[in-house]
Amino acid sequence: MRQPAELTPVPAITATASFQQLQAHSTAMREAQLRQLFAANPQRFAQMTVDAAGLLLDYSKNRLDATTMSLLMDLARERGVEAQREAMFTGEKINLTEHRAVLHTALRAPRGSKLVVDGQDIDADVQDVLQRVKAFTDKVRNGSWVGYTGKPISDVVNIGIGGSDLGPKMACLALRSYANPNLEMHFVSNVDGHDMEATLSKVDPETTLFIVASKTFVTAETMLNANTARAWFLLEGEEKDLAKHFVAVSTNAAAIVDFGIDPENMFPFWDWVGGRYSVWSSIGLSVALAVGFEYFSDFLAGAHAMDQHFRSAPLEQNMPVVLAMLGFWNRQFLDCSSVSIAPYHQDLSRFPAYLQQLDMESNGKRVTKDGKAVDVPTGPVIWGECGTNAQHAYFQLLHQGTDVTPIDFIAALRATHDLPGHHDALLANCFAQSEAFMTGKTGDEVRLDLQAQGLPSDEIEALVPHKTFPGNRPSNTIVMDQLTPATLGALIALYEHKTFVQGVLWNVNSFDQWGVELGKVLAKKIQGELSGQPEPEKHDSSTNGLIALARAAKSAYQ
Ligand SMILES: O=P(O)(O)OC[C@H]1O[C@](O)(CO)[C@@H](O)[C@@H]1O
Repeated sequence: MRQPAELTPVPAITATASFQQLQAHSTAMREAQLRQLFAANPQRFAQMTVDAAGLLLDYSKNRLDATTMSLLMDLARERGVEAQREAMFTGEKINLTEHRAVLHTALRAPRGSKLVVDGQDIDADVQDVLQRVKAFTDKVRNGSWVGYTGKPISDVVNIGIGGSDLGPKMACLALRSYANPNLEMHFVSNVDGHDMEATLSKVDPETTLFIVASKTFVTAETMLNANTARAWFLLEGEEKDLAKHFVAVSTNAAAIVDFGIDPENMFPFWDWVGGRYSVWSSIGLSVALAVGFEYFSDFLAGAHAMDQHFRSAPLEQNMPVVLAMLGFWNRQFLDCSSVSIAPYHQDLSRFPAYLQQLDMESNGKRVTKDGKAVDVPTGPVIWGECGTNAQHAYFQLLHQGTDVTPIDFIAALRATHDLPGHHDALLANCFAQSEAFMTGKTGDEVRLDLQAQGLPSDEIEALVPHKTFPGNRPSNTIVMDQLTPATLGALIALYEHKTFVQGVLWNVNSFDQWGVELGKVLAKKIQGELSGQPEPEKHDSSTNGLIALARAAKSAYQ
């Protein structure tokens, strides 16, 4: 196989001097108790917080000390984080298996940023598409873009999946306080017809705009959903009316025309934008429609502020680098195989799902860029749910289960609603949880509580093990003043760059996703077998059995 020309050998991470020093240091730190670390150093909060782009990261409740941080920064330097970061920002083709540059940062750079890649004036192209997005969103929002019967648009349905759904859907929900209440946003992603059916039952073809969002414009789910929406529309409207109701966002202009969408209604982007990094491109059209172009620009500006910080701040004060190195420490040396995301903000309820794709599709890899097995564990499982709901669901396991799961708490200091009492209650819970995970509750403390309640000593001793909390469980807290378009942009960019830095440490390609391909190929084959023709091929006995069940169910009701 042809090796990409850009590939320079990178030593295994375990062979680096700073990794070995960290390993030695970790033996002592495994025994460290957060309670004692806080007691020994009253400056811990002041020393272990970083600020950037309207966000503050408090990482003091992690099982580490100043030496750990200094060794982690040595490792970041030894792995070439600074050089790789520059390679990304300047458009080098760091996505080696697809021979592509990785330039989502250029999508949020201000007008006039000079960057030419392969003869393409990136800034000119980005600004040109942004102007088209602005013109279109202005028309839809001010009612001058009308449907085929002359009525303004009341509903927008984004049809896309993965990066063409998760980012826009998460951002529309996160920014709902900034949105136009007369324009309802819907998202259909699943090939499961229940998803499309539920949405179509709520909208009217006369006033609905469909955005077919797909980088490749060949994704099976999106194409089936788009065709279904088109057929549904044509039950009322005519072919000539499609142009008023269907627009497309893609890098594949030819496929859009084949689908029958007017090229005038096409919003392009480029192969150097990865799907899971695409909310900043015209894939964010639904976000711009929901909140308007000015707020969309603020969203881009917030991300750009984080980009500038990431590109220029010394590693020790660099928020994405710090977050990445903490994650690496927990994964590598404290054996944490998952990270839980706990936004204490209901409007960020889709943020954990968004991060799942960003992080796990990027760093869920087991070979290095040069195809060798990685010699350490890579990307952890990312999961989570909003607080305080999560507290009443799975926090039990996080407090007292046998695995240690680091948590990222995310909170806004001020709400965007004015209901009395709620926000203090929310923040109190957020801060209380991180305190509880850190301090835990010792057997002696439990005993004292129970004695104060007057329980007999045999009952106390029976209860102590159940009511003891081990504590010493690491967490980060990320706070912002308010959830705004700008702080949301910064928050997403923070996690994008964190993911990038970890990919550099592990020397994996964070920008391809070959692991999703096998299932797609097999599904295509089985889909043919389910519909009756041809006869099922020989699979394993489980798959054969399941196919036979589905075929039998289908023929029983035909
Ligand atoms: O935007 P597209 O090309 O339809 O792809 C959707 C998603 O599918 C994936 O390729 C995975 O199958 C993601 O990386 C991507 O975000």
